[in-house]
Amino acid sequence: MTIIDGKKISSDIKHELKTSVAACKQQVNAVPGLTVIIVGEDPASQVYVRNKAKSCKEIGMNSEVIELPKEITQEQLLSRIEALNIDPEVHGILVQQPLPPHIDEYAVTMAISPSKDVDGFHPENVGQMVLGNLNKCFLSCTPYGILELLSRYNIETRGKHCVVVGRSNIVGKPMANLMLQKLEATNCTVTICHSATKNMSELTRQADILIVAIGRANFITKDMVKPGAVVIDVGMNRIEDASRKSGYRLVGDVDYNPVSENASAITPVPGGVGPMTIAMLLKNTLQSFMRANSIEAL
Ligand SMILES: Nc1nc(=O)c2c([nH]1)NC[C@@H]1CN(c3ccc(C(=O)N[C@@H](CCC(=O)O)C(=O)O)cc3)C=[N+]21
Ligand SMILES: [Mg+2]
Repeated sequence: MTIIDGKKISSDIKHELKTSVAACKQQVNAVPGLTVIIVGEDPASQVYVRNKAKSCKEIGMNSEVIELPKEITQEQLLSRIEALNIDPEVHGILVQQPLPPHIDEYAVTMAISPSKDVDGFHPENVGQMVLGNLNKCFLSCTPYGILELLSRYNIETRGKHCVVVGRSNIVGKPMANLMLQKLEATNCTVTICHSATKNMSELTRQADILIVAIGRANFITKDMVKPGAVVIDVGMNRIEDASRKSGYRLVGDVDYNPVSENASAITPVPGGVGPMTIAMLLKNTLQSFMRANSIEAL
């Protein structure tokens, strides 16, 4: 049984990116810049945002975090985004979700220039991805990170049955679409399960590759997993744990210990998919910079 080490792979990717950023600097005397906007004071969001900024620094990219009060109007937020859209030093814009209820997340996504949408949430990027024009879009960071894990662990995907559990716009839908593209790390037969799916375990038990992003702690139990399956756990659920200093611990959507007895490979939580999301965000930001500066290769 292989534990898929997302922390290690993300660190490898960050080292590769650091070299690329230095090469960019050599070529055009500038480095990529990522701006993250956070609205309000959700503590979990602040941790992610700080991790993103720290990772940028590590690889020599510029990063800016804009913290806005939760009372900000949608109009004010959109005008901040418009300023970033035309700022030549900004190559990636990420507005941390969730946003307060009075702000329409769709309107925010639409306001970000597709060429700086390093989350890959804008319909132009989603559409190009679905069409298979992967060199013309930004891939959503979590699905992209999962492709990297599959590829760097040499997991065979061609013709395999991939079952995706979850249909969010951020993970499930793009993930399922990517897994059926004609790529080295994809080319699967794909099934999508969600909250209205009947007899879900009958379907998950057919998965050679099971990707779970449903947001419910320990949802996938051992009886739902075929022996030998590859299990990718996107879940990140905080559950109370009095024995921890923080008062909580992080668990995935997969009941890890029992399921790992069936799996041939599995991602842990934490240390699996999460760190890959950040690595791919940085990779997208570099990609944006290269397009903006007409750099073909490094
Ligand atoms: N516009 C937008 N884009 C996002 O990509 C986005 C977002 N909004 N809102 C919130 C979610 C969540 N997210 C995470 C990324 C990395 C970890 C991560 O690095 N997790 C580590 C450690 C986490 C911990 O210890 O708390 C791990 O799984 O090992 C977690 C969560 C990005 N998100
Ligand atoms: Mg993302």
